[in-house]
Amino acid sequence: MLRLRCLWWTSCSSSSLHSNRQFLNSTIKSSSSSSLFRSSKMEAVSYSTQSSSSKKLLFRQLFEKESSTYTYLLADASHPDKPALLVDPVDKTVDRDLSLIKDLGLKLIYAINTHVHADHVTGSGLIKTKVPGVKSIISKASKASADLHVEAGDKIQFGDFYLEVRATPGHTLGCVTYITGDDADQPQPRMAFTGDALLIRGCGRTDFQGGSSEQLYESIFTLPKDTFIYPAMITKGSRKWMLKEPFDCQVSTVGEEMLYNPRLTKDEETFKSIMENLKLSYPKMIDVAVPANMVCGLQDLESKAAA
Ligand SMILES: N[C@@H](CCC(=O)N[C@@H](CSS)C(=O)NCC(=O)O)C(=O)O
Repeated sequence: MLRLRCLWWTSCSSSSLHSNRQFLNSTIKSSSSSSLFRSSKMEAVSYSTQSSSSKKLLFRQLFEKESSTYTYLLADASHPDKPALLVDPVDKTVDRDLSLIKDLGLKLIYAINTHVHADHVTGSGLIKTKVPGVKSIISKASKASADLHVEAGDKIQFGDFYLEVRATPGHTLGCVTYITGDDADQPQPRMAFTGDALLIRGCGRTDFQGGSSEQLYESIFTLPKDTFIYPAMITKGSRKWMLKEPFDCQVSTVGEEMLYNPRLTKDEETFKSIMENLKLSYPKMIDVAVPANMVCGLQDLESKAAA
């Protein structure tokens, strides 16, 4: 079951979702059948899509200040079980995330990681101790342990929606991007959870954990252009137009990044040279985070759960 190319939690229905949303330069325009709302209390920005057939994707962008990490909550809110997943949860904000999930009446089924993060500890281990039955997910290529390992082409089903796995290595070994499905009954435009591979006006560094500038450049350019990107972290490049962090929804498209990202508008050789000369400091948490994330946050859990 675990090695199925499609991870089925619940059966699919043939109902279709027709989003009436219009997307222009990463702006979400509300229409009568969709809504955009913000909750500063939860440090989240959210929207949902709803069609005449009442299929509804629930979405939240949640922020963790210390590591500047974004966690994403997705759920099939129109499914009777309201199955939900978290992409890149952080250990420090697990209680907030679970409280939101409880308030919304969702059933968390997956805690998904885009890669072995170096700047924070994943929340997937802690979530597993608090919500029995939740499965942690990471790529097989990351060589980290988890309940489920995914590879390019795999599909992660939650209700009538799914995420497709794309290999986007280069920031670290085994980085993947999770993209919503491209079938007619899936949200349009597609949404990509890029981890640290493709950031808004930036990209992940490539100087440790099996990083490769060449691989990163090539893998980013495989992503479909009209897809929204939701990165795992905020960068200097995208901070500059936030009104008041962290409450502005941070989103771009692959195509917009091809046009305006100061690293990706360059040819591959120039890109490699930029990446070699970033002169970034060693991440403060790396010596704690990487070993913990190699076991998907399943270290030291008794003390954390009791805290
Ligand atoms: N200050 C942070 C580390 C910042 C950093 O290096 N971020 C990484 C992703 S987490 S390893 C990165 O790829 N940055 C890209 C960039 O261009 O900044 C800390 O000490 O935690």
